[in-house]
Amino acid sequence: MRIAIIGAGGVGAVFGAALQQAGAEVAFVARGAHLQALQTRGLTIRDQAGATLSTGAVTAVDDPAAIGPVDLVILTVKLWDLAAAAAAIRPLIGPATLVLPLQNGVEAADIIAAALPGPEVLGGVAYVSARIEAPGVIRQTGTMRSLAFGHRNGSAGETVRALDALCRAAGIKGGASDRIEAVLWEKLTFLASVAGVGSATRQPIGVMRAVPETRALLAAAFAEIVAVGRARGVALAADLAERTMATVDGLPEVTRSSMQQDLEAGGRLELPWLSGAVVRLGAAAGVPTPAHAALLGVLAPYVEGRR
Ligand SMILES: NC(=O)C1=CN([C@@H]2O[C@H](COP(=O)(O)OP(=O)(O)OC[C@H]3O[C@@H](n4cnc5c(N)ncnc54)[C@H](OP(=O)(O)O)[C@@H]3O)[C@@H](O)[C@H]2O)C=CC1
Ligand SMILES: CC(C)(CO)C(=O)C(=O)O
Repeated sequence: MRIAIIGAGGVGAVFGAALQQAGAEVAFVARGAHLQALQTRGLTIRDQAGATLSTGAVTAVDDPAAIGPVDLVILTVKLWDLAAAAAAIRPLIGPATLVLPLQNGVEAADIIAAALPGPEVLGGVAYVSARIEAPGVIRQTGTMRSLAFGHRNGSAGETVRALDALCRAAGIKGGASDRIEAVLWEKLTFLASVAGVGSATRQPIGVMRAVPETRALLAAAFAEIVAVGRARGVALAADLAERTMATVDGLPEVTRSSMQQDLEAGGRLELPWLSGAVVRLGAAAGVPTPAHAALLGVLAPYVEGRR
């Protein structure tokens, strides 16, 4: 399978390198010093178990036209770069090319479809904790590597099945899903809440879940997202908020979301597509979202980076 990965950061590099090792023909679209490092030295991925993967030279370009049509385009830029990146992938699109976004939130597919009408956009969810440590070097926290992807109407297709097989060969957990819309909302329930409460308190998950008042805020934040999703017709389990708290209780106490790490590093925040989306989509569905509105208000001053 020919795959183009747009944005070789934490998510794009970890999954792109794994898919390449499993036999896919992978080309990365990158920029700046990171692109130069990929072209000269390839990717080095260090995980917390002490394992280091060095890919050697990889195909990496700054212009998608240098790659030509592929079977699958995986978009792994941050949400603020997504519309521009999507508009630039036209040269990668052939008659059967599928596009797979792996951004957090539930709006990536719609952002891409608006920027690039035409190709079918799948739903996709990534579970990994990874960031660029230096040009060409990725640091993964923990060892979790899991993907969920599928046609948004729940159907199965040849490219999705082939990607599922590649994931299994690559040791990536998860795989094809016939309920990807619900999986996206399940992750939003966890992520927007943990990212919002963690960023507002500047505390890791171990503290958030142990302090009763903060735990209550987390529980309220989960419940709001479940209510918004269900009001929009997404098939979410009635006990999803409780199950999400059980997930939180099972995670290492030092866990922090990528948004909280971005905040602590003085970087931009994906807040508009996390708590921001919960408030926006809640208002459209007539569902009150006071917890996320408060998190949005507290964090909005930092959305463009350091203050
Ligand atoms: N990191 C994580 O652990 C997880 C992240 N996610 C989600 O995945 C998405 C990606 O996050 P993450 O991997 O952390 O992001 P990163 O910032 O690590 O990587 C994005 C990369 O894409 C590059 N980029 C942006 N636009 C373009 C473009 N037009 N052409 C080429 N390269 C481009 C960026 O370059 P530059 O630095 O120059 O901007 C950067 O190198 C986010 O939506 C995030 O929420 C989901 C699960 C886990
Ligand atoms: C929670 C985690 C690490 C799971 O993939 C994530 O998506 C994020 O922090 O953005």
